[in-house]
Amino acid sequence: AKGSVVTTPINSEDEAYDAPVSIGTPAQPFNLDFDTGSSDLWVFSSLTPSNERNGQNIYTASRSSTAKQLSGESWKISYGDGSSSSGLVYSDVVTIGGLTAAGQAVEAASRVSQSFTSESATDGLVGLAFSSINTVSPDQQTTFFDTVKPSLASPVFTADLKHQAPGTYNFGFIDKSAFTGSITYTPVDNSQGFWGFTSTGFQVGNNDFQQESITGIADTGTTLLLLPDDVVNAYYSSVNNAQNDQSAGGFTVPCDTSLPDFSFGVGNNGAMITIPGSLMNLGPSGSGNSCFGGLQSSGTIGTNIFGDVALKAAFVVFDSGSQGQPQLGWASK
Ligand SMILES: CC1CCN(C(=N)N)CC1
Ligand SMILES: CC1CCN(C(=N)N)CC1
Repeated sequence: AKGSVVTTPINSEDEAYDAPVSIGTPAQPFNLDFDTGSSDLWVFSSLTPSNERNGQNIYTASRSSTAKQLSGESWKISYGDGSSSSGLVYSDVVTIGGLTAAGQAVEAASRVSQSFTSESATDGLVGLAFSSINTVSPDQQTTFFDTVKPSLASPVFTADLKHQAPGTYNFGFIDKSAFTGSITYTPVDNSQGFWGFTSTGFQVGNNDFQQESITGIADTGTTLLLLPDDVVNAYYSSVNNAQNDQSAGGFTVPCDTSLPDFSFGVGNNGAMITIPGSLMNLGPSGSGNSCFGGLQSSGTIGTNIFGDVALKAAFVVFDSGSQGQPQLGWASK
């Protein structure tokens, strides 16, 4: 089996990307944030207090003839940005891009934090990291990808995110028309439950390539590219009037400045993914006439994060083991 679904930026800063998902019988429609940095599929629901909702679609299990509550099971998750949600668990039919997962764990929110409430465009998340970090307790559940994997032509999914335009998540196949050149694969370390890999280094504009092992995760659920301070300082020291503005929350640049490209190395064949300078400006910072940089410090997170700013420049293959061990494939487009 194969699946293909269109994913769309939720706002003019490409802060996150939603895709349509159907749950239940008859189908209940949702717009969910596909997140390769977490492993819970959760939705706003009839259990979510009305004062925590803001127009989101809600899942009502009692209206689905195929819904079954997983008795005694619950979930609770918190994200890198301090947001969180929790609730009860059902199994139900979930369809994404023509691909149906029967008996998928659907995590119904009985509470959500403020940043979810205020994000009216997003009805919840589809976690696409490894099932080893799914939060359902006492019986951990599988992600949508793991649930449908046995039916897939190949145990892979791909992410093709775009700047201010619809992109695509495909399941079970690689669309050769979606990228240029060849795909460079690199091993994944999934010991922490993420799509972890090590980049071989970086390049600012047309300067020399800086060889430096940068270990991080490929994360569609994070907006920014979050890298070590030495990399971030090397980039912004090449930009006139860039400044690390704590009131803006990080590095800002003059909005009218053309920015250098930023490239990062993948694999052991010298391949690089190049983020055009234009994608390194995320728009007004909210402080002065400065604009917020797409590259920021990974600081104290504990991992580097190749988020949407990086992924937008690539066609990315999340391969859970078509050749044995999990691997990430990177191609330009
Ligand atoms: C390491 C963190 C990365 C951001 N997260 C995420 N996309 N769900 C949370 C985990
Ligand atoms: C990975 C998730 C981080 C938290 N999010 C949020 N606050 N709206 C959504 C994505």
